[in-house]
Amino acid sequence: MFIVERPHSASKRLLIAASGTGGHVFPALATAECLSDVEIEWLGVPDRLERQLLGDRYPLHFVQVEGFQSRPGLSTLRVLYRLLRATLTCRRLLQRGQFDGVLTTGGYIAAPAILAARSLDLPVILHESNAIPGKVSKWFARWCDLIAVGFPEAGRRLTQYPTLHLGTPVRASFLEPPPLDLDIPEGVPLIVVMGGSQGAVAVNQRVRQAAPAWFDLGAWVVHLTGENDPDADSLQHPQYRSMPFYHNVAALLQRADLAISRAGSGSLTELAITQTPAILIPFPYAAEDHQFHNAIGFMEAGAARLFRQEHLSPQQLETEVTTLLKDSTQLQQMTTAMAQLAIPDSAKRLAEAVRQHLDARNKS
Ligand SMILES: CC(=O)N[C@H]1[C@@H](OP(=O)(O)OP(=O)(O)OC[C@H]2O[C@@H](n3ccc(=O)[nH]c3=O)[C@H](O)[C@@H]2O)O[C@H](CO)[C@@H](O)[C@@H]1O
Repeated sequence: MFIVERPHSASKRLLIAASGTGGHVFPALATAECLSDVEIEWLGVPDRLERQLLGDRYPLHFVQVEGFQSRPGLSTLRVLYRLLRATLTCRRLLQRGQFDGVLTTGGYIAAPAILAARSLDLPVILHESNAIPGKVSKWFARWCDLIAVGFPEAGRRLTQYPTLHLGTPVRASFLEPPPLDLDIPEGVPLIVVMGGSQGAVAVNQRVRQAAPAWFDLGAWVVHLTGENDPDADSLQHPQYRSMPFYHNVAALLQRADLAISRAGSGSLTELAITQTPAILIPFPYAAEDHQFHNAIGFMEAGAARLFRQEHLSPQQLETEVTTLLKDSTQLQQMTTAMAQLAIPDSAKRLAEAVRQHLDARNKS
């Protein structure tokens, strides 16, 4: 077998397995940004978001994996077969590339990466960003050297494993946001609508119905609609900007007075870092209702209002936002509460933990 020749003093090599959504890829990317002394390559799944989000920053390898359906059947056999094949591919990749360890942010891609690394006795660090750990995290945690958790609740659900509450890494731009390249006048109240990395059609519909009342109060709305909303262009107003995806969310949230958002772990973490009060509408079909559980801590801290999508009419959303826009004391209290939930150096801390495990391997 061909193996990369490597001088003894060369830098460490890390394989990052992170795929599928912004919520999985961005924290890994943020951690990678803090590991400039480590050679990084990426493991993903064909046709998922990582191709677009990574650009050509890291060599990207692919394996075919998919999730288990809740009912066992023929598809379970196919999933197991693909998992086995992906594990073997990943094992070969780790061996040929002489990697020193693996970092994964969970999801389907984590399974072959963890199994392959374990079979070669390489250290594996898993980052679990949700309050309720995903299936793969729960099943494969036993083979990880460290499980870094974004929310303390996840740590309480994985007590039998070595967990560390480090928060969820955010991209460096969130710590020093670049200027906002959108024509929003200074001083006007700004509402940002964000449905996770893929948008949220049900939230979009409610927002479009409710927004005219907010415009009447002088507010502007920036609406990140996602790619899948057929009516994304149906609302036109001088105080309204909509786009499927925006790369400078850091500057946008920094400028926003209020966000209306799903409750993915990435968005919540960024709302805390940018101290943006929020109305949270968790994705109702998230596995084990994890978005609702992610959001509970934010509601209890007084940083956000939390609504079940099925109980939130456009009229109610309109009233909630209008009331908040008129109550600057309340918004200020929510801003302060958001700030207290932030862990701004999470990426650095996770990078340091990764580095320690890579170093420990070479010493042992
Ligand atoms: C629908 C679903 O199951 N989503 C899950 C998915 O995250 P999903 O990607 O849906 O949502 P997250 O809130 O975790 O992350 C969204 C990320 O996309 C970025 N963004 C969004 C819109 C945009 O225009 N530009 C942009 O950069 C946000 O800044 C954020 O960094 O994985 C997360 C981590 O396991 C989970 O918590 C979410 O529940």
